[in-house]
Amino acid sequence: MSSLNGSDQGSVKEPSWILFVSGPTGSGKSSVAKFLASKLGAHFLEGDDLHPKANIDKMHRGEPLTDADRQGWFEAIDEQASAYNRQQSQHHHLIITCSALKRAHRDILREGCDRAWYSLMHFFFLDAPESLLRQRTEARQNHFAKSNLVHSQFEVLERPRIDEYDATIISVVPPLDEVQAETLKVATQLLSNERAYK
Ligand SMILES: Nc1ncnc2c1ncn2[C@@H]1O[C@H](COP(=O)(O)OP(=O)(O)O)[C@@H](O)[C@H]1O
Ligand SMILES: O=C(O)[C@H](O)[C@@H](O)[C@H](O)[C@H](O)COP(=O)(O)O
Repeated sequence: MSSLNGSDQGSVKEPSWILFVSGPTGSGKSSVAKFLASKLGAHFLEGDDLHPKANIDKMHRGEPLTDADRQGWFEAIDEQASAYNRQQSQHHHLIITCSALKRAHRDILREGCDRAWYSLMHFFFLDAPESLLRQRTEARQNHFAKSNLVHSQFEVLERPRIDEYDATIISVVPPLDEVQAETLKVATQLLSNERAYK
């Protein structure tokens, strides 16, 4: 991604970055992303809030989404991310939750962030065995996504591979506070490296 960053009018803006917290349902995306946003002074966007109602209804029934279902969701995320970087707000760093289960999903998000001129984008992919996420989603209260979605998500899951330089896999087997601390450590390192190149 380019290190240049400009508004539509061509004026120079401070570099802005975007972090995606990704992974299957129940992997801890919301818990980790909110923590990162509070520690890093970034804006938090809950990707689940951008689903069309039909998707929410479908997941509530325990039916997996297809890529066609996800298309409108990715477009809404892309639109929000682009709009956010056009704003001249003081804090224009963004942290978004989005499952981004497949390489093709991450590529769609990458293209959007490139077009929006984010100076840095990164994926944190939260990973754990299917059985553990099944337990955690069974224990979770008041969430539209039911635990029977976990298996279907693991069936299509494509973990980031070695050539996806902008992705870090984080094991979420340890307790939440350890996962949050580990993710913050990696994010802080990443952002300080970026500043060093400016
Ligand atoms: N590392 C962890 N250890 C134990 N429980 C966790 C951990 N991460 C998340 N949880 C719990 O698992 C459930 C799912 O977390 P959540 O953040 O809602 O996941 P997601 O946003 O990926 O669906 C919540 O009840 C949360 O408190
Ligand atoms: O098929 C998908 O890409 C996922 O189902 C994705 O839509 C997300 O996982 C849901 O929004 C469930 O919400 P949580 O991941 O927050 O449980």
